Amino acid sequence: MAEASIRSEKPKHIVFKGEEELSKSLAKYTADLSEKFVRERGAFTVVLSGGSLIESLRKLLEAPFVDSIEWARWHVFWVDERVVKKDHPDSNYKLAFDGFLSKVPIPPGHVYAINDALSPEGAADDYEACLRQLVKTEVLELSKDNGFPKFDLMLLGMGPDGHVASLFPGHPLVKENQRWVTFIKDSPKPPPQRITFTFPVINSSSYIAQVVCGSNEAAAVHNALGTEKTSDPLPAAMVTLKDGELTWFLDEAAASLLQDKASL
Ligand SMILES: O=C(O)[C@H](O)[C@@H](O)[C@H](O)[C@H](O)COP(=O)(O)O
Repeated sequence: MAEASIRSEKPKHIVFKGEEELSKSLAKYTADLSEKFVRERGAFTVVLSGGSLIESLRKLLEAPFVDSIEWARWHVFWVDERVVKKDHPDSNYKLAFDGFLSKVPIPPGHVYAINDALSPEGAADDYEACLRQLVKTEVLELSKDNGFPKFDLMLLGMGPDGHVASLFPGHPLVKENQRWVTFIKDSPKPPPQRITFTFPVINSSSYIAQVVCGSNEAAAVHNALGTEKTSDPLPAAMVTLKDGELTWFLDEAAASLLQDKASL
């Protein structure tokens, strides 16, 4: 098992007056990265979360982005998914489909949803096999550093307890360092059964936007953006890119306990 990696300096964070300003900036950030990766390698691999993130992507559905983005080049994944049917109200796929994916022309074959007929173990294996196949077809790149898949952009949320994906504080899964995709059956946030990317995959990304709004998350933001060394960091503090760029997108409420909280 890997030691928890602890960053030595504060990651970049941007504070917005409100969620509206944040969502406009997040749309431009995502559209610019889409343009860059499509130009450089003809594809853009984007990883979504559940929760409030999907609502914060709504500006991508508006001009100028909706018409300028090359949606046909997008490949969409989930950093974590609840093990429920795809039409269940708890499904992260359903959340993203209803609020975002159904409104843009991404080819259905480029949207990599969980196999909802399988157990958590089976669904995690199946998702990992899907990723390995996409490496073979060169949709997905591997990190030259560690051989884990390297996604172009991960759009992450964070819970009030500092969890990211379905990697929860104090849970052994935060130390998983072999698997690409694993499962959890005792998630403290319901529903209990989920699959999730592991930290080596998250931390191999080219870009991560860590998107957090609201005062419920302020204490965890303060904790995660601190540089104090601790033997038991919050999962959000374990998101750290050696060969990539991590940016926290915060609204004023989420940033309220930070000293450096000048907003845009
Ligand atoms: O399945 C899930 O629960 C989500 O994928 C989860 O990982 C989410 O990103 C965080 O819990 C933050 O959720 P909020 O943005 O709603 O706080």
